[in-house]
Amino acid sequence: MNELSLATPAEPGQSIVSARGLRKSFGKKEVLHGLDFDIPAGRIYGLIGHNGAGKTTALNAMLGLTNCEGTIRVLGEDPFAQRAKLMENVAFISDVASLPRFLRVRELFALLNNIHPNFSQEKAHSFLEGTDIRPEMKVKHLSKGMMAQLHLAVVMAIDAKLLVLDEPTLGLDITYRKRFYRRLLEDYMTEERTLLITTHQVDEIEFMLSDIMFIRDGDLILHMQMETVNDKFTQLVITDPAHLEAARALKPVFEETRFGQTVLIFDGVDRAQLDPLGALSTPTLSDLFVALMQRPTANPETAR
Ligand SMILES: Nc1ncnc2c1ncn2[C@@H]1O[C@H](COP(=O)(O)OP(=O)(O)OP(=O)(O)O)[C@@H](O)[C@H]1O
Repeated sequence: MNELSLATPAEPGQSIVSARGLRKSFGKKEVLHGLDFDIPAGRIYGLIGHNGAGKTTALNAMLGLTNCEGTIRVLGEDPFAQRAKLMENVAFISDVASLPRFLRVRELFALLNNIHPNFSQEKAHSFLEGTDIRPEMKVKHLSKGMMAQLHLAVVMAIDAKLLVLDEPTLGLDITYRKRFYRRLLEDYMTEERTLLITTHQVDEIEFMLSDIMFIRDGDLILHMQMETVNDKFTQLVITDPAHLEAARALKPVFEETRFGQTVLIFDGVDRAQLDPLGALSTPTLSDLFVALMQRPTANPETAR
């Protein structure tokens, strides 16, 4: 595989999240191997990786839920030491987070209004408009999809600078998932806010991302603005086998046969060189993910 550049450097002082040499071990097993990155304000980041790659651990480090080696700063603060203070400006949804089930929706909003300085009860109620959730309903009587909508209404009612979403749509049907992300984009995102999302349904969030980070086995292997991804990577589909050797000579980072056609992905190769060889396109994030994330030893049949 070609060496992949780590892009998106931020101006000092502008980063919402900044990590240097971020390491985490559980017992003898190191699961984050020294990550360096900056996340500027006003961007929507997708944190993408296989199961067990270290995404949740990295998010937990940002949220001050786990102590790590190296340095991590969120809004200029050490999240582990300043967690309570930071949570005024950081909101998150995770697949394991739960809302108090015994409360009515109205009671939940009133409670949050009392305990969170940046929560707006009025906003939360307004975000329920257009849903089937009524303020008198008990949380425990909501369906999974309604629970996700309630969760979203709660976090969108928090005036936060950083919103972290760890698999926020797990278990939801496609309609709810699409509505969830559309709502987030239309009703929440502003230039001052930063969004960080992990999901395995990469294709569903691709349209809204400004930047991606790929984590593989505890290493950050790609950190790039989507615009750069589109400029840098090209997918070539070859239908005429006579062009295969010429294409391989340009050193693709990935090759696969699909329905009798050869699909290759190139990193930083001029499109003019590739154009005569077949049909060109920009790879989708999921194609790029498959191309860059495979571990050669785990996929000997595709290792080159
Ligand atoms: N509390 C813990 N104790 C021991 N090992 C842990 C703990 N939390 C995570 N790990 C290990 O750290 C590694 C990274 O886990 P993490 O949850 O960060 O991955 P992930 O990328 O979020 O995966 P997934 O997509 O499956 O949620 C895994 O090998 C996991 O088993």
